[in-house]
Amino acid sequence: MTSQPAIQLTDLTKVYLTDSLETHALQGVNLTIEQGEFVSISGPSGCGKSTLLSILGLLDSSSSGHYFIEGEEVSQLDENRRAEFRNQKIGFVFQSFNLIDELTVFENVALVLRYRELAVSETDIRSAVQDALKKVEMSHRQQHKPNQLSGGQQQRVAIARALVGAPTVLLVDEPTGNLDSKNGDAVMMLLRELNMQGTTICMVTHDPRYADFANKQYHLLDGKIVSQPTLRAAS
Ligand SMILES: Nc1ncnc2c1ncn2[C@@H]1O[C@H](COP(=O)(O)OP(=O)(O)OP(=O)(O)O)[C@@H](O)[C@H]1O
Repeated sequence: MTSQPAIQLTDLTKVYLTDSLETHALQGVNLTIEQGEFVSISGPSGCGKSTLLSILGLLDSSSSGHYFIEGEEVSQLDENRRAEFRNQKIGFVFQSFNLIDELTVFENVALVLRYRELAVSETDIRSAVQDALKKVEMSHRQQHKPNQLSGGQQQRVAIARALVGAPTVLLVDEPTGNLDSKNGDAVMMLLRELNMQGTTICMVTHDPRYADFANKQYHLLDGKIVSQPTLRAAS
């Protein structure tokens, strides 16, 4: 870990061009996420949340501005370096879990490490996967397939997969969208617990109730972060 912010965006813009139409999805976003923070970004449909998350996750590039991960500029990386950074620095948690049905829980979580540029030994993979599954209390389901688990359990495995590579930041996209409120709350409590253990989290949600779990809440409107973040009172 370095003393640099986990993530820093300066004057970031994204313009989509379709036929003759320009959509200014992000219009000069400035955002700093310090190591160890739990940040939420919320806003109405179409305000640019998914666009921002795709750029933060190095799945898409910005039109202008700068993006730094731990002080290193990543806006201009070529596709290979970008994939490498994505694998090492970013953990994704999606609304739809995105687990691979044919693989066991263990293999779903291990996959991130198997894709590492520098090979990770089988012993290290086993130990990292077991640690990650322990953190989300899913050690007892290692040999199950995703379709043998409840939605809440699948999301916990997805969180283990996001954690296993010790990323700089977890990017979390509407993590409770496919869960009932009981399982949704449990997933949010787990994220808060992981944050208290040191994991940096950036979560995008349209649900103000869940945004409240974050320590710092940003609001996005028409592609801009509006006003100062709301801080959660200590609980
Ligand atoms: N691939 C694309 N091509 C053209 N315009 C796009 C594209 N993706 C998004 N947009 C436009 O950019 C703007 C921001 O979209 P984005 O999906 O980031 O919003 P959002 O806040 O995630 O919305 P929602 O909550 O409904 O998912 C919208 O006006 C959208 O129509």
